[in-house]
Amino acid sequence: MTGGRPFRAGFACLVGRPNAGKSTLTNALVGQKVAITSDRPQTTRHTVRGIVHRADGQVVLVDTPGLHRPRTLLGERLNDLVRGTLAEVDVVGFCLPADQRVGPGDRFIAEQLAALRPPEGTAGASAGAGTPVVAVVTKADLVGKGRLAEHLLAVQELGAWTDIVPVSARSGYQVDVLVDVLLGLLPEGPPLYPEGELTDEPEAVMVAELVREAALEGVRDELPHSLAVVVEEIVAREPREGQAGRPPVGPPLLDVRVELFVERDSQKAIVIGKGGARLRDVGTRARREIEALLGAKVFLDLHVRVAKDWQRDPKQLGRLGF
Ligand SMILES: Nc1nc2c(ncn2[C@@H]2O[C@H](COP(=O)(O)OP(=O)(O)OP(=O)(O)O)[C@@H](O)[C@H]2O)c(=O)[nH]1
Repeated sequence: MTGGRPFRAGFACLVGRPNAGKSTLTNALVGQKVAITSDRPQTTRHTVRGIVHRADGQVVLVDTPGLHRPRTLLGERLNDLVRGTLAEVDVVGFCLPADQRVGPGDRFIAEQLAALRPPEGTAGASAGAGTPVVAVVTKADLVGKGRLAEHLLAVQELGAWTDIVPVSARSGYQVDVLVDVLLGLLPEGPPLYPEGELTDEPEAVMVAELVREAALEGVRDELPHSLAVVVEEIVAREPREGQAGRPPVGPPLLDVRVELFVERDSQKAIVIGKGGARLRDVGTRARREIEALLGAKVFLDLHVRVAKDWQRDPKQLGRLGF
């Protein structure tokens, strides 16, 4: 109990169409880079959890890939993943960017979310059962007050939300308010994770996301969804011997071996670049981020392979971790 308020803890999930600002908001809520942001849709392939620790509660955030209409097998799997996640969480935050009008993509998600509620007139419905959904109007910093008010009205008409909260992950506007609202909808109970833990995502997945982000930089139009990244291994190198029997010197060094899978030879050429220049560049940028993440010096070994039509092949999807 803090100030008479019971401690609350539970799972929250942010959904929204691609580019709605879910990953950026997750980072703002958690206060550290855990999910990967990009200017392009559908970069969040994995469910990444961030944990918000507060004196009066704990929100375990599950950041899902954008809900979208299935087009390829990969799309279907993502949607299954999303629906499975939604059914398991205590509260859903539905992100709708303020700088874009409510569109068909938002309506599609609103329908999916409505399906989480028990049908009208049933005992469950009257008892308020079902997963509460908070409409989160993201990127509020990008629009003026008038436009924001208009957008809030449009969002209100879109569905039966437990609450509507405008936020800006960029400026920090109302991020705390959103935490308050989410916390209020969680069950009373002890913390689910020890304090200080920000994410339980295996390091390898985060490393893969960093490499994927670096590899897509500047070539997203050519390789939108045709790039999968697998971390083959992360191993510590033997520390260098200290001189004359003194303890080993220098920071720890990790060998990180990563495979990038594309679908066609032409895409492989794009990733590698002329004389391997682009891949070296990708490696340098990714390595810096990985070193920051793992707190160690990293030797990053990148390999590019062609796995034909991996998006449509269940066996390949399994191998690539989907
Ligand atoms: N100005 C502004 N830009 C934002 C804000 N939040 C996110 N963005 C930008 O919007 C773009 C998309 O943000 P993401 O967080 O990657 O969106 P997402 O919903 O996770 O996207 P997917 O991974 O495709 O599902 C990025 O370029 C962000 O920098 C915000 O509060 N203000």
